[in-house]
Amino acid sequence: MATPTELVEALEELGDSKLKDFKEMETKDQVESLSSTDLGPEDVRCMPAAPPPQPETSYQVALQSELQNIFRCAQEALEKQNEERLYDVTPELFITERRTTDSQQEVRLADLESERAVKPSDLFQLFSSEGTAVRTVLTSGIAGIGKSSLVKKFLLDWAEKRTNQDLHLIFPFDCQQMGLWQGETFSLAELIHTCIPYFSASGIKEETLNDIFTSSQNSRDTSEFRLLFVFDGLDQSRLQLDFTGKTEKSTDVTKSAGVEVLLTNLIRGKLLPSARLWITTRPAAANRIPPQYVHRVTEVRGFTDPQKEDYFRKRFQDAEQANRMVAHINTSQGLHIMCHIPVFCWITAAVLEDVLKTSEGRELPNTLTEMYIHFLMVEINHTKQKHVPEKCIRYIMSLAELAFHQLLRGNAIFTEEELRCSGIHVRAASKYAGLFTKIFKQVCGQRKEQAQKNIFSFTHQSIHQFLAAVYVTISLFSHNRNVMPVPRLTVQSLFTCFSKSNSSTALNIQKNAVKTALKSPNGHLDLFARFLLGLSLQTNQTLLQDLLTQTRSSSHNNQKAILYVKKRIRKNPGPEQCILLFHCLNELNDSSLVEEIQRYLSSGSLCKDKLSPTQWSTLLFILLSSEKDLDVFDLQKYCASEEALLRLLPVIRTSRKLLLSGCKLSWRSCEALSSALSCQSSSLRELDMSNNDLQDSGVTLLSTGLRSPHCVLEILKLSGCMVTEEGCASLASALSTNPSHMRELDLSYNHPGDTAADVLSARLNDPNWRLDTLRLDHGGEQRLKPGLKKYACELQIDPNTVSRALRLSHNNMTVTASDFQLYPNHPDRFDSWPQLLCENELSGRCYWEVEWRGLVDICVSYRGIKRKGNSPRSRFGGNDQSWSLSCFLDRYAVCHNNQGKEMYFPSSSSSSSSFSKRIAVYVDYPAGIVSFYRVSCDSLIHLHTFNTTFTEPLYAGFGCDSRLGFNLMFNIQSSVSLCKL
Ligand SMILES: Nc1ncnc2c1ncn2[C@@H]1O[C@H](COP(=O)(O)OP(=O)(O)OP(=O)(O)O)[C@@H](O)[C@H]1O
Repeated sequence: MATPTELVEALEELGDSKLKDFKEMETKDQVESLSSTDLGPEDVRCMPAAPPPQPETSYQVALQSELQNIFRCAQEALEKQNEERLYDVTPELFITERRTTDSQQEVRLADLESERAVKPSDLFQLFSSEGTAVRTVLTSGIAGIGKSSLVKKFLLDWAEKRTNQDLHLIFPFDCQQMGLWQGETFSLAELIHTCIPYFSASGIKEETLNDIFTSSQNSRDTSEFRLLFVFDGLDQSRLQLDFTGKTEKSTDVTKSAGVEVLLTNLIRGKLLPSARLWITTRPAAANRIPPQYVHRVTEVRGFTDPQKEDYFRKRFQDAEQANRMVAHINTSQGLHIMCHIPVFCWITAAVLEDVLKTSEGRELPNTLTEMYIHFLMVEINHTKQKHVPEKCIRYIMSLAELAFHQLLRGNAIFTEEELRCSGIHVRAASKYAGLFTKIFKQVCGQRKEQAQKNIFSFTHQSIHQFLAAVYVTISLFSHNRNVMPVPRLTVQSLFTCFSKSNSSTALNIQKNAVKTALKSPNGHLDLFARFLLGLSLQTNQTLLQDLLTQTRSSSHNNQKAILYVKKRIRKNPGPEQCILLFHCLNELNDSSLVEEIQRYLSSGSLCKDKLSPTQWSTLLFILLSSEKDLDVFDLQKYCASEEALLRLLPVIRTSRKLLLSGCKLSWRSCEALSSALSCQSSSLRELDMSNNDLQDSGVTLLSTGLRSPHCVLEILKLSGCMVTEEGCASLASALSTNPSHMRELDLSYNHPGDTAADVLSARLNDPNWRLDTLRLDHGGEQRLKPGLKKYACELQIDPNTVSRALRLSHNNMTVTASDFQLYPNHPDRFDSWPQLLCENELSGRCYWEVEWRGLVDICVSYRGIKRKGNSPRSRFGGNDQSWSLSCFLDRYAVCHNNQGKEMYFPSSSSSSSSFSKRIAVYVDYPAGIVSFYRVSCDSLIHLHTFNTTFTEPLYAGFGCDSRLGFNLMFNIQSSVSLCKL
């Protein structure tokens, strides 16, 4: 069975003989007569009214017939070998529209909403939201996700007249090949003939192309010549694209220029402004094109679950074998997730075919490294059956060495000469078709005046990088040789060079590989680093037994590698780098991977670096493939936002308990959760959405899911969600349709009204309902205020507690640091620390805001806090009875039991004029929560949350620094004022 790559290779190889035949075809006369009309650009300009040399469809017909012919021959050849073409499974393509708005949060949600699947054929058909035509489409996608295959499918559909027939000519460039011509000059037509040989084969000469281009450039009618230039794999070319405008700006399309200049001018619209452009790239190189030249961004997301299945069913015609494959993949979450990437489907198919043949009970590979080792061993075993085993191993080693040296040079394609230097002979190479395939035969490297070169490449870059990592591992462990270049001459590197210990060298090699991959601008060493770390595991080395004569890995060393990767994550690099590091941890089988991802997401890094949809989906992929039990999913541990919830939905779908309290969720989340609740495989038993302003609209949406017979939810918490009678009615109605699961419903801190409360309460005694706990307490109209203000409480200062160094004013609403005050003695009074407590016992949920100046403490405390003496233990936060926030300028510090944490918000993020001097405090006594926020323009910026268990009644308290030195130095009298809400 051939992969699409093999199909295309066969197609390309077959191409040459067929091209000759095709020249005899009828179309040729037509085309030749077209191209003989030699009109130079000047001529065209002089004859504005003259029609184009020939109807453009003739060129289209010629090119399409040529392509059809090539594809047909290739297909016939594959059918003879009982192969089937796989392009029928097309990876999903999502489209995202660019939007600009001031609010970052809005951008994220807008991004989510505008994402929709789009057929490849519709890429240019659709118009952007602004109503402007789409000229340049940028399609990004991770390695092996199917970008090139998509391009080929697009071309095939066009050639076979299925789609996009409005396009007259398509010029598909492979950026990797284009890179071969770096530094040379071409006219655009010449470049097309050099890089896309079937153009000349279809009889469309360079002169003809020049005429078409000149005509297209001069014509105002953009529909006259609809041309599409495809640049596939921008990340894989080393072409230096300079968009600063300093490069040559020539608009004469027939003039020669460097490849880079031609490409840049095409993208900038200086050449052929009406031509369409489709650029594909891995995400890391997407920013090589400035956004102003990109009109639509699309992303290849890989196979959906049904497409995965489809892939295996097409790959294995024997239905029973295909069923067993699919069943096996579904038993391993890691494998199942991995297979959304087509190239891994291909590898998995090869591995599983073998695994299932030999023994049912063998453990399935879970990580990428394991999968590639299995793949390599399958290939070696196959070839060993036909050839001398030693030769086969030697051959693999030569390939691995070649892979390594070429990777170091950044080369993904190489010449026959380079193969020979590595001891590989082309004829021998064809025996190992799975590992090494000739793909560029007589395709590129052929410029008119030059001799033809054969160019080679590994079937996929992932195999190239895997073999390179295998070479490094074997050199070190079997031959005691460090082949990695020493990055910089340091004492450490010298030590490494002369070190007798393999393990310390191995660790340094791994560190260097990770460091170099992190620095690589287009991510071309990412997989290499991942494989190298994966190959350091003893279990993986054992699998490689045929190649690796000794395994010397130590778990101690692996732990060091894990620590190193974690250290790099803690440095908070950009999201792309962080994702690579997570992948590395996964390859090292580190069990704390999920916690690391949570730490990263909750650390606020997201505010700094917004994750792109691709990065989100990669993170999701890592989370799911970690095989960690995600039964309880607490969104607060990741990132308390609606975007995070929506992006992580696939993880959530596998959970039994969802904790989503206080995550700023809206009806959007309710809609998504409703569909999760009603899906057949729903396993969700507990859902806590408290403290989100869902309102009746959100609850009504959620009710749709609750109504579903598939919904098995047992506990639903909607406390403090602004629900009124209407929302409660829809809940009651939904539950009456599906009453046998829900046993606990929390609607406290809402405003259900008497009728709805009565209806629901009556269900507690209904034998058809399972409901046994219903909370409707703390209701009222004030609970319909958005955010935490629904819990607002009015605090009164307790005058008996006020220190003599504090003065009360404004009806006891303000406290200011002052000179000695003549308050009477009282056992409750703080005698040394300038502090006070309020009278109100904080029960349930409470919220208040204060204005502050100077240096103040804002706290909650038990009444038993010591009032006398100047020991630090009596100060708020200095003991285990109080939890405090100290504020001074743009610095904050939280403290409990004398353990503190400082926070700093530099003035740049809050300019001094708009700098918030307001603090909000939220207490949920039963839940043991105290949260402090900065209030800025009516929104809350979270500072810190204490999570504890309160054992005594709690009271609010304040302290103001009254030291003379402080007042003199800053000329401010510290004060705290209670705000009316
Ligand atoms: N639609 C498809 N049907 C079947 N197999 C596919 C399909 N798309 C991709 N593949 C498999 O995945 C491999 C990699 O696909 P492709 O080269 O298109 O990925 P890519 O996104 O261009 O990767 P890279 O960025 O690494 O170049 C193919 O060689 C093929 O084996």
